[in-house]
Amino acid sequence: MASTNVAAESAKDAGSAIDKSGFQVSDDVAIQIVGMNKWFGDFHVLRDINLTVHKGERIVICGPSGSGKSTLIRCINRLEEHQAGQIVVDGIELSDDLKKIDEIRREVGMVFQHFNLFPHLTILQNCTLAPIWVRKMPRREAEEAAMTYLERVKIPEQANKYPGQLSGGQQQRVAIARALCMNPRIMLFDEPTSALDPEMIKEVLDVMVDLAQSGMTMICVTHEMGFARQVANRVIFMDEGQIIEQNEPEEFFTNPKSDRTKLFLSQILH
Ligand SMILES: Nc1ncnc2c1ncn2[C@@H]1O[C@H](COP(=O)(O)OP(=O)(O)OP(=O)(O)O)[C@@H](O)[C@H]1O
Repeated sequence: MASTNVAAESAKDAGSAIDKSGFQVSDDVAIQIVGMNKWFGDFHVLRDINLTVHKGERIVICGPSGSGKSTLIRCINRLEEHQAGQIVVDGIELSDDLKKIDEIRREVGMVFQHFNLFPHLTILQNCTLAPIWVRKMPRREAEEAAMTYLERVKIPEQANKYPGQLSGGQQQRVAIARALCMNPRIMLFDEPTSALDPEMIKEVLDVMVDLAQSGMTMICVTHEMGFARQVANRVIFMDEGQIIEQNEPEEFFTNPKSDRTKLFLSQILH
């Protein structure tokens, strides 16, 4: 990985912290990405990504299919590896260091399009698995915490059922509760509603709105532009592996600057 210290050179914030790598980030920054590039073989999937996410920000990423949205957020918790530039999450620079990757995964919760629940475990067991085995939390404590989060996503009565007995919307709410059980500082959502029947989308979005209102730092890849208008403080448009445009929602939707953004919005907004 390239080790140019662009951010350290450019960081001007008083009160900023320098992590072990010498990468300098302000205390109120949750994620800092500087000059990040990624390739799949010869395919240059992410091109010179620069992005600063402040604590408590709620960011929606949109863009055409294949533009690199999922790959970008998967790089943030190291499900994908970047090859150039720097990513700092909660003061930890992502590198090949497995200990750091573990740390990041504890700080960053992720919710996927296809729930990814373990079918042979109950809902409660799905929620307590990582807290018990990764966080080494006592079982009783993990179960109490899990029940609190299942209540928060309005599904405590399903705790002893198996995923296959739940609707898609219910399973996705469990997936959100499961991620929250690790007490993450940042939540990533990768098209959490796109595999759901229309009548189930709202119940999942309601949970995400509630989470946003609680002050959680969130990055959501979604085509739910109503959600973006309601809770995002910034909307990012990506195309062909680049961040083309970003702005606060009102300005983004009413006054897009780039022709590519205009075309995309004209296709998805009726
Ligand atoms: N593991 C992989 N190996 C090779 N190419 C990949 C891999 N994962 C993704 N890609 C390619 O990288 C590009 C970006 O994919 P990505 O899933 O990040 O896009 P996206 O914007 O999230 O798309 P969608 O909205 O359809 O989910 C696509 O062309 C995809 O085919």
